[in-house]
Amino acid sequence: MSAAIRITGLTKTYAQHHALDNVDLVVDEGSIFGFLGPNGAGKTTLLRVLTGLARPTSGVVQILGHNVTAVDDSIRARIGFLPDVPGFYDWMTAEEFLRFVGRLFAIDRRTLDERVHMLLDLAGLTDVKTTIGGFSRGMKQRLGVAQALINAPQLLLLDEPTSALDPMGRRDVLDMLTSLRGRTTVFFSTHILADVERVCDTVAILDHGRVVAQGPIDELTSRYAERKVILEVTDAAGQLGQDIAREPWAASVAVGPTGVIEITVSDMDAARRTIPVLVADRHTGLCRMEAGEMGLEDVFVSLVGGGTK
Ligand SMILES: Nc1ncnc2c1ncn2[C@@H]1O[C@H](COP(=O)(O)OP(=O)(O)OP(=O)(O)O)[C@@H](O)[C@H]1O
Repeated sequence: MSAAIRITGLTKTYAQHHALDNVDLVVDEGSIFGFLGPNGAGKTTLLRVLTGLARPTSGVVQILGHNVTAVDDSIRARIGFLPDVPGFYDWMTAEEFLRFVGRLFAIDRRTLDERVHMLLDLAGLTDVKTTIGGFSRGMKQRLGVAQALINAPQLLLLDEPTSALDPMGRRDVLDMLTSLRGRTTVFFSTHILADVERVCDTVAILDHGRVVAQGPIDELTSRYAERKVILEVTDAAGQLGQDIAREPWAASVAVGPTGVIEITVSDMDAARRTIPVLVADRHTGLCRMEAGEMGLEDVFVSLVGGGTK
């Protein structure tokens, strides 16, 4: 399978600060790829580099087989982009706006008629005749995705397309992205884990400008399966949970109502050696200590932290 995006050793530095630090990334053609990271991880910076709005400090970035620093209009015409805060002309209708964007791409009249019709349908805006100024956030975001598709791009880049939306709005935008599977490569940044789990086949996790993990979601969850411990004790689960949370290898600790403790760990070896000692120090009985099943959230928390301690 060929790569729609291939990034090797990408670093982007602002003053002394590495917004991106030696990033390697491969996005296969036809995939829906989620680029996941907490605030400030470098997601927008990467999308700015991919779209040519920022230049790499060092490294090689290829889009559709071409180096981004040498991308010309013929390559740009094969890429669609939705920025984190898209701009619209509030006095236009959705149809007028799509026609306006289409004319910027010099799309011929007949093709444009067909595309506008199809994209209004995809965005659920066919029967909406009001101007964009009166649109809800969700409607605007669906229109934003539609405008990014007006040139029938091979590669669609989106910066946090769902972050400002309510659950219904998120679902509608994610459904739009899902409908592109296999036809268009979709690469989007987000900090919402559930969105990635719902639509993506592949994910990269970014933290402080570095890619800390990437791969198919099921591969990641099994690769990091050794990162979760389920612990059951006879009593004092709350205090034991607090003791464990103070350990440097404990990424997150959750004590359930039945006293079962779920721990996401960054170092399983250290956890295995220390947990029995902490249990003994509390003079409590150990009923169960076993590896737990990992979801994407557990992988994310064990790699990035996440403030859940
Ligand atoms: N133009 C700039 N000048 C200086 N520093 C910048 C600039 N753009 C980004 N940064 C810094 O680079 C880091 C990464 O920022 P970026 O906006 O790419 O993160 P992000 O993952 O998109 O975050 P968020 O989810 O909050 O949008 C941050 O520490 C940010 O302050």
